[in-house]
Order: sequence, then structure tokens, then C-alpha cells
Amino acid sequence: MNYKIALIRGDGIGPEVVDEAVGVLNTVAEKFGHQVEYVDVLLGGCATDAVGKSYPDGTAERCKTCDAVLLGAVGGPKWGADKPAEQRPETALLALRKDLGLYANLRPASLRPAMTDACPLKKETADKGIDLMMVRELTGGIYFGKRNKYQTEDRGMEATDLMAYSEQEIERIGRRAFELARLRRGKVSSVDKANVLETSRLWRNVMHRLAAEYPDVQYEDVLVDNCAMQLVRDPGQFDVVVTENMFGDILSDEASMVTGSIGLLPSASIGDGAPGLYEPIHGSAPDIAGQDKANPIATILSVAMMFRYSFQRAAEADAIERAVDAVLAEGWRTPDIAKPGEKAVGTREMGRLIREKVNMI
Ligand SMILES: NC(=O)c1ccc[n+]([C@@H]2O[C@H](COP(=O)([O-])OP(=O)(O)OC[C@H]3O[C@@H](n4cnc5c(N)ncnc54)[C@H](O)[C@@H]3O)[C@@H](O)[C@H]2O)c1
Ligand SMILES: CC(C)[C@H](C(=O)O)[C@@H](O)C(=O)O
Ligand SMILES: [Mg+2]
Repeated sequence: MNYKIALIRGDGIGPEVVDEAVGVLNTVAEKFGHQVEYVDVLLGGCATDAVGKSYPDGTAERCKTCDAVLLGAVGGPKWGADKPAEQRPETALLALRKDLGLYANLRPASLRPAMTDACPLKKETADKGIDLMMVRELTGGIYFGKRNKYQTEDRGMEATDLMAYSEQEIERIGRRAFELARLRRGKVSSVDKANVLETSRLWRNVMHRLAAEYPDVQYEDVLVDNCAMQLVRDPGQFDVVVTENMFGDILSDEASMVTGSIGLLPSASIGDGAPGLYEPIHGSAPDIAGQDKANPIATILSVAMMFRYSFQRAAEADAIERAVDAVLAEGWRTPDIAKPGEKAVGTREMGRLIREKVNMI
């Protein structure tokens, strides 16, 4: 097959982890006889520096000419909250997701077989295994609601962010979750704050309607604060966790740490048409950028998700996942997953080891 892939390297560790993921992608493509063409797309702080805005004109259109998008990470203190919105990298990422219609963000959090010792939870909890799929609504809610900031008469400045959801937005993400549960262990946990928020009460009503349509899927409501606690108490209880945008953003970072490191967890953002966007769940990690310390596995596993969800190529995805597991099983660790005093390898060496394994499997 021929694949055309948009590459958004981004900022901080973004280019470092994307380089290793592209190396693995090329190795897999060669092994399975695919041709890959790359289109570089500028987005984020690097775009602000180059052209004055983080989301240059025509970015989404360029991505739409491709079969999938691979993104490293964007952001950094240089383009912080004090900058105008059009210069901030995060504005660009949200706009791209919206313009590509990527409403479903799949964030699998699984404790890889060789990583049980990196799980910070009790041994019996780690031994039970962790394999959950967080399904985060990605183009609605408070990250996209109207914002406002104004002077009050007696309380200084005031700011507001609107959280809004329509039934249609909730239903389409809910269906994704139920369909995924059918392919997994058949359980959906819907996370909301229905004891306080009107958006959550609407969310819960729609989810209950869907649950009646999927009687073969076990369904439960979980309040978000309880979910945050359950994720560290007993993450093995979860299969598919579906939730709104902000809760999913926060809970997926939390879920990553119970599997060892945020440097391990990939994601797929998909809509109803091509292209899907694949990116690690972590950010640009300015504290370790340019030091060959970043773990490239989250981005490499995002390539596996690209093969699985955009190209329907399970064999290629399996090859990448097996190569990652084999390298971890041999004890190779980047600094984020190394035990204190244990020798770690750098970003580039981890990428090389995984490419080598892809060729051997
Ligand atoms: N999708 C994205 O592009 C994305 C996601 C999250 C945050 N961000 C942005 O990234 C910037 C930094 O955010 P932050 O520091 O809060 O979160 P972060 O995820 O960048 O980093 C949090 C911590 O995790 C570590 N870490 C992250 N990825 C790692 C990896 N691959 N290997 C080893 N360690 C890793 C970092 O060193 C840091 O200590 C901000 O501008 C934020 O908006 C972007
Ligand atoms: C950078 C930010 C806009 C982004 C988000 O909140 O979606 C990030 O935290 C993520 O998890 O991908
Ligand atoms: Mg996040």
C-alpha cells in the first residue's frame, strides 16, 4: 500500500520522539512492503516563531490531503499563557482537532507485561493487570466553550469559560465507547459529575439511552472524583471509560502513571472520516527537551494505533507492539522508567532497539 502521512514534529521533545517513531514506521513499512510519503506540517510554538501564528493558514487542508497525521507535542514556556491566543501552541492543537472533526480520542492505558515492576500500586493490584481504554470526547465541552474576561464593579476582573454539550455530541462519543466495549471485555464506565453539573446530567441521560441499546455491554456511572480515586485503588476494574473532554484530559494523565510513565501512552484521535491524528498523550516536556532523555515509546505506539485504526492493518500494529514489549522485557529503560541507580538508554537508542526488534520479529 501507499500511505501519505502528515508529520507535525512540534516543540520541545516533539521532534525527538517523532524522529524515532518515523524510524519505526519506515522499518515496518519496509518489512510489510508499503510505500510511505511524508508531508511536513508546521504547527505550534515553532510555527509562531516561523510565521507569527501557531496555526498557519491551510494547516487542516494540508493534513486532509494525507491518510493520517502523526504529531509529537506542542507548547512550552516561550509561548505561555501571557501570549495572544493565535500565538499559543495549545490553541493550534485544539483548532486542528476541531477542523479535522476528531471528536473521539482513544487513550489506552495498559500495564505492559514487562512493566509490572514500574507500576507504583500494590503488587497484588499490578499482578491483576491494567488494560483500560479511555474514550475522551475531544471537540466539545469547556475547552471549546465561549470564554470571557471582564472588569466587575466590586470584585476586580472576572473570567468565565462555558462548558456546553449537545445530545448529538454525547451520543456519537457514547456509541464509540459501546462499540469498543463489544470488541474488548464488554464494560463501559461513564464518568461525569452529574451530582453538580447540568452538562453531566445530559451526558448521563444520553448514556443511559445508549446502554439500553447495548444490553450485552455492562454499564455503570462513575462520578469523576470517585473515578480519580478508583484509578489508583483498583484500575483493573475498568475496561472502557468514556468521559467528556476535560475530565478525560486529566484522568488519562493519571491513568498513565499507574502503568509506569506518561512516556509510554499513545493516543488516536478519530472522527467519521479520514485522516486520524496519532500522538502521545504527553506534552512537549520542556524540562528534558534536547537532552536525548525522552521516552519515544508513546509516539512509537501511536504509530501502531495508526496502523490499527486508520489503515486497518493489525499485523503491522502487532509487530510494533511486540517489538516494544520485547525491548522492555530485555530490561532496556529510558530514564523515566528506570529504577533508581539503574542504567538507562536515551531516546535515540530506545528507537534503534525497537527498530532492530521489528526486523527480528
Ligand atoms: N498533545 C500535546 O501537544 C500536549 C499535551 C500535553 C501538554 N502539552 C503542552 O506541553 C507543555 C509542557 O506541559 P507539561 O510539562 O505540563 O506536561 P508534559 O507532559 O510535557 O510533561 C510532564 C512531565 O512528564 C515528563 N514527560 C513527558 N513526556 C515524557 C516522555 N516522553 N519521556 C519522559 N518523560 C516525559 C516531563 O519531563 C515532565 O516532567 C505545555 O505547554 C503543555 O500545554 C502539549
Ligand atoms: C495541550 C492541551 C491542549 C492538550 C489537551 O488538553 O487536549 C493536552 O493536554 C493533551 O492531553 O493532548
Ligand atoms: Mg493532556
